Amino acid sequence: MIQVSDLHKAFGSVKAVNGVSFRAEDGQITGLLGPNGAGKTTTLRMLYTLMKPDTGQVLVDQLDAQTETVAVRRKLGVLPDSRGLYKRLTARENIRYFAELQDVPDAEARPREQQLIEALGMDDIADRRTEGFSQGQRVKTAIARALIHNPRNVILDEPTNGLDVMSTRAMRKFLHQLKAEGRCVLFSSHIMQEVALLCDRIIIIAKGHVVAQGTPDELRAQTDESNLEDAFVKIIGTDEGLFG
Ligand SMILES: Nc1ncnc2c1ncn2[C@@H]1O[C@H](COP(=O)(O)OP(=O)(O)OP(=O)(O)O)[C@@H](O)[C@H]1O
Repeated sequence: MIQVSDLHKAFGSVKAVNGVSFRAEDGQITGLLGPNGAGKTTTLRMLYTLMKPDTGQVLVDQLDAQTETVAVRRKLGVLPDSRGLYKRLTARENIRYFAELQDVPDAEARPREQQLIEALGMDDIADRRTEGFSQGQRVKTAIARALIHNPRNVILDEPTNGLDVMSTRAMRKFLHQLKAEGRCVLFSSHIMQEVALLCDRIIIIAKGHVVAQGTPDELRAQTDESNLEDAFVKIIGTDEGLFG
């Protein structure tokens, strides 16, 4: 479970994240939805300990990300916004390298590696060097690598960005599988339909603030709109940047 309390982060005069609080529960998919520049990536970077908040607290399975950083990293699988693969290594070697970094014994890592390769439909690319991989192939490799240590909590920054329809569908199915395994899945998107389709809970963020949060039904009720798309537009006050 991930709990975020009153996070703040400024870059000079830009208040990227300005008092963000929410919870992402185990066995649920939580979506962080907001237009470009809303503060999603900055929020996620603070959650996965890449960036220190100016103020506020992040707890991952009750561990404080600022004081128990290494333990928190072990509990997280992260797809960062820059996918950052080692291009001279094959997809499988990228995955194995992360298994080593996470101290996963070979006897555990090998079957898990195979499971992930199958679940993500990567058989045909597993033994190719990642240099020249398409967007979708890079995302799949980066996700497999992020999950090799079997983390309870999974954070994905715009996981379907740049994916075609088939790959997007496969990604949705994969996220549902992670949820069914009882994991806490938190992902960001600026695509309203994406979040509406996938999420149990939605956190809507705009200009560094959480402007609404709840289940799709709760958001509809809060805005008195029967259609989720209309509810989103009402909450954010504009539809700019919200549709894929
Ligand atoms: N390292 C940085 N230095 C300066 N400004 C930054 C930095 N990182 C983010 N910002 C600014 O903070 C704000 C929030 O950016 P962030 O990347 O978190 O938004 P986002 O919701 O992820 O947007 P997108 O959907 O476009 O990726 C933006 O105004 C951005 O320009």
